[in-house]
Amino acid sequence: MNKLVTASEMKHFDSYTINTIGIPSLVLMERASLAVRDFILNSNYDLTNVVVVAGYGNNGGDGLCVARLLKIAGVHVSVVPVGNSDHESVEHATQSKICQYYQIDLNAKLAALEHATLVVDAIFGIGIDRTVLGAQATAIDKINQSNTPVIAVDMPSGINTDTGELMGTAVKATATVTFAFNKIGLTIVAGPTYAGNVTIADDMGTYDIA
Ligand SMILES: NC(=O)C1=CN([C@@H]2O[C@H](COP(=O)(O)OP(=O)(O)OC[C@H]3O[C@@H](n4cnc5c(N)ncnc54)[C@H](O)[C@@H]3O)[C@@H](O)[C@H]2O)[C@@H](O)CC1
Ligand SMILES: [K+]
Repeated sequence: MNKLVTASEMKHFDSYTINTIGIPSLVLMERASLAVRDFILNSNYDLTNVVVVAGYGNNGGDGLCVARLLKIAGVHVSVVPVGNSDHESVEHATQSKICQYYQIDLNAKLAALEHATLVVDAIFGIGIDRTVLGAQATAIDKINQSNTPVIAVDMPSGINTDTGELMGTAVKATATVTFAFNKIGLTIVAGPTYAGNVTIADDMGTYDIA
């Protein structure tokens, strides 16, 4: 059976890949995002109006990268930013700059969800470590009320990567594209219901983690 990992095991694996093997972080992000793009393009979703809801960490960086890849593929896409930009990751800042070149709207409002035909959830991935409150909780609730298919990037935002429990509230996804290894939290407690169909991109599940 393929290995299931915790958040800390996944972080260790990412850091080993980046710092010891030498694959740059942005290359991992591009590969992850290409997998999400391919999943979206190869499914039967209505792509008339895709709305990416993105945090300011690397899960949000994935979201911006997916937005750019979809725009290049001819899809109308906008990004609703959620959270505190003071906490922007380095990779997110890079993706943001690239998106500006492609004239992607990075400041859409939550109201954009009312007209979305597909939502990409990139608020939190494996970095979630506390109860979701405030703007992020509002965004998650609006996504769930939108009655629109939702693709979660890596984890449905709000699901604990290790326990599958809700961290207050969580995105109820139609499908989740997770990276390299399946996560324990996608397989137990609320995880399976909130993740929908899980795809493991760049599946490393039969390898031993160094
Ligand atoms: N180079 C890498 O490290 C890669 C990361 N990837 C993506 O990056 C994600 C992990 O990124 P991050 O570690 O930046 O974490 P996240 O983007 O999951 O979360 C961002 C930050 O939010 C904060 N936070 C946690 N819980 C919160 C809460 N309840 N309310 C408010 N803020 C909260 C934490 O400080 C956390 O670091 C993965 O799930 C994956 O999507 C992928 O792009 C593959 C490569
Ligand atoms: K997510």
